Amino acid sequence: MAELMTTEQTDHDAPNQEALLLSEAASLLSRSLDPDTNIPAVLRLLSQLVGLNRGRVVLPDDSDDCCLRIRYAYGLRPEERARGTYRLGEGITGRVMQSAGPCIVQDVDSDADYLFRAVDRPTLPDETVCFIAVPIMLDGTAMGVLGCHRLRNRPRPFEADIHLLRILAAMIGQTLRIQALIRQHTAWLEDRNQSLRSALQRHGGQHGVLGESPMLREALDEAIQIAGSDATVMLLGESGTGKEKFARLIHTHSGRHEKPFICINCAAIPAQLLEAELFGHERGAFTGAVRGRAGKVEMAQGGTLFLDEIGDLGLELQAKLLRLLQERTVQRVGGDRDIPVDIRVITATHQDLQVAVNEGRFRLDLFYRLNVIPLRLPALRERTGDVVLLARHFLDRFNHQHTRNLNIGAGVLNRLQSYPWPGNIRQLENVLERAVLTARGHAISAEEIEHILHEESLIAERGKPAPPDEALSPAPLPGPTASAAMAGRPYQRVSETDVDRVMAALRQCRGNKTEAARLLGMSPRQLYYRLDKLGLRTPNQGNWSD
Ligand SMILES: Nc1ncnc2c1ncn2[C@@H]1O[C@H](COP(=O)(O)OP(=O)(O)OP(=O)(O)O)[C@@H](O)[C@H]1O
Repeated sequence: MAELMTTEQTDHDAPNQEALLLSEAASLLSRSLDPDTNIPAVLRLLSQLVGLNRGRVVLPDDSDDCCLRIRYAYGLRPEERARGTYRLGEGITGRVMQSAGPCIVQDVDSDADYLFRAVDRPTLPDETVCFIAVPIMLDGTAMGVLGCHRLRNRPRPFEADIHLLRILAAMIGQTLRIQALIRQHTAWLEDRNQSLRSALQRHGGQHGVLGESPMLREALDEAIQIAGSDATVMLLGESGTGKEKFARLIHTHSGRHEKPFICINCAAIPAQLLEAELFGHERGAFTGAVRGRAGKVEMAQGGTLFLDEIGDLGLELQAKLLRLLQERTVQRVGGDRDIPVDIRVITATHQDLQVAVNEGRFRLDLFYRLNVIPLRLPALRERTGDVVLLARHFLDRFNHQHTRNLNIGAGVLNRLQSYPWPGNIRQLENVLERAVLTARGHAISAEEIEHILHEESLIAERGKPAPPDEALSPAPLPGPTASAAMAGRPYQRVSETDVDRVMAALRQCRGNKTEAARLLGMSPRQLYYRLDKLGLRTPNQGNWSD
């Protein structure tokens, strides 16, 4: 900072000092937004550069607008600051605040309105002392007062002081305004944070499982209750009802929560690869096995193994899984070592495994072992009220993710509630994401939702098997019918030789993986997994739309 002039110096270069004061004050106020630091620093400059001493900024009390208090000061002792309180209209400060006009007291000793409230007379110099006060204006009204003392015998005209103080008051006013806006906004954010946090807690969001419907709450309570035991759980429910989410919830509420949660989708991996994926392999077990590798079972050591779509596990692997559950050991493919494992198993299926058992596709002994605690998750259409809650949640998420700020237009929530949601929460999630990405106005309109839902039903239609008289037309891709999906059997296993079909589906859906997955009778997660396993998801294909 430039060299400071003391009050003893002559005032012949006063304009320079004023210019210096204003530029230093502007730089101080723009450097920091903290008024506790920068306003006293400006008041210090005021004293040191132009001899306007004991500057103070007086503002209304936080709890009482009619009571003014010295909030920032320079050259006042703490007890003097504490004494500086004024009612509106009281003394010079109170009058300036009330009238919103400046005031000059030529001699504090002879003006009856000057109260000596903050500073006692003996503290001031023996010479004639003046007091000058200007309002701090905001939007045409006084929001505070800037006041200071000066010696009357200084050669500077009072108008020059008033002019200078008015400029500084405006600058201080802006700082206080910004500070108030920040405080207001921070309080608003804290408030919103708090209400979101408690809404999340109310809606079970602390587990990431949203929903208030009685059926969901029941399933949630049951899941938390059984989480503590080590019992094997079988999650039953249509695709997209949140089975994996529940499996994670059970894991995080169990004593194993600090250990791994390993998830494998038995339908997404070709049978030939699944064994090694699950149980690992030894070096040289098959072509390409250049080194030994632990399978998912070993990776879950100490934690939880989640076997999704367990109904799609072939009979051979069922036998191996049964052995794992009975003996708590695993043998890698191509090995003969028994590796002890300590895992909890959770399975999930959308199939009726009883039927699979009756048809000889699933071992009864394994079924009993896995079905120790069955937990059924409700379909979205059974969860009254949850569609709205989830739709708002997904809207928030995708607005944030895609940097948009869309609302929900009239009629949209009603339409979403009346839709049957064969693909459950995952489908609702996809529909909301598409709506956020494609909406043209400030709100997602009912027409836009209708259009997306119409496309959804076309996808289900396209997936229907061709009727006999269309046998010669191009074969449709395997996939769910709307009613089949509704009945909870939307996915089919895809064999290793289906690379062409996967590619054809992706082409047909113009790279939209969500649509392609549905066409193929899989969940998007299964398709991703499968593309990875088949080496079809390369980085330059990563921009296929979802
Ligand atoms: N209660 C919920 N609250 C919020 N999001 C949820 C809830 N349940 C599921 N989801 C979301 O829905 C999608 C599908 O959930 P999840 O994968 O757990 O279902 P799933 O039943 O395992 O499906 P699939 O049978 O196809 O494997 C996920 O994106 C998940 O985050």
